[in-house]
Amino acid sequence: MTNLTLVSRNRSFGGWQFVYRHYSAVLNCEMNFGVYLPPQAEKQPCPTLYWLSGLTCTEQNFINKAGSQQFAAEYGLIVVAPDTSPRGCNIPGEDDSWDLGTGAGFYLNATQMPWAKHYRMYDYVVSELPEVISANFSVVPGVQGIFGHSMGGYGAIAIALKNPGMFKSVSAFAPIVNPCQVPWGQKAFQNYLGDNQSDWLAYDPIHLVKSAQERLPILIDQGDADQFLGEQLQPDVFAQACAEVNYPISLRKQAGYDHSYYFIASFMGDHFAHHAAALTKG
Ligand SMILES: N[C@@H](CCC(=O)N[C@@H](CSC=O)C(=O)NCC(=O)O)C(=O)O
Repeated sequence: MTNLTLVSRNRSFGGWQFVYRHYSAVLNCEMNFGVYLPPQAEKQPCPTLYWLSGLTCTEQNFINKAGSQQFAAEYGLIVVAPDTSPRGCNIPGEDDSWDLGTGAGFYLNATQMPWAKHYRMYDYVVSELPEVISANFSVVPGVQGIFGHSMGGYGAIAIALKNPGMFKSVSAFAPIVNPCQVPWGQKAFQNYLGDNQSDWLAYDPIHLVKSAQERLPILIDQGDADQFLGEQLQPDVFAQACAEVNYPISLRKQAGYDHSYYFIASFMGDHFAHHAAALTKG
């Protein structure tokens, strides 16, 4: 185990839920991540599924609330859940609001001061973390999926669209799929990327899907009682953009569900089935 410090480990569904800490050279700080190893990992390499959490989360929200371990054990998937931002970097204003700075890294590479030295969650998720995982755990090389919630659902979709061939499956719960037009996205992009809105398009799923290089089917679950649906999420706008370019998307509206992990846990099994169909076939 190179360069990883064990924070916690708990037996779960015949496997182990671990939390590790490591120094991230990309983010210039210490980072935690959760990694669940299913029982199958004791005998053979397993595919990997990356989870990206939403605003205000650490690695703990997902591993404690989503109920993922039972499905990871059923399908034999390693599940990796990073933190959502650098922490404790002494950046002015990093803790001033819950939707910018700490807990709100937005899975992009910031170009603006004072964020640019640390806020590079895109490179962390796309490059550094997968290298750490493959160096320390027995993964099937190149067989990985990605999913997430809200800010993390946006991150999963944007990262999959920007990296054709890297993932075999993608899905999201209540993703922020129209970030250039909604307050959460505009605040993050303006602060991290600057005032030039053409620079924002590099992370905009609506823009990215129009030039997508592959047709990886996207599963999205969205609660119709989600308090953020109209103002911050706008999945119908993304579905329309997908329809215009014949991009395969399954947008499921779930009656009565809100934005919480009660919603996420309710459909976690469906998302694992979606990913396992692509990651464990053959
Ligand atoms: N503090 C906010 C609500 C913050 C919130 O709902 N965060 C979501 C993600 S929102 C989009 O990225 C979340 O996952 N929270 C963690 C949890 O365990 O529920 C407010 O007061 O409105």
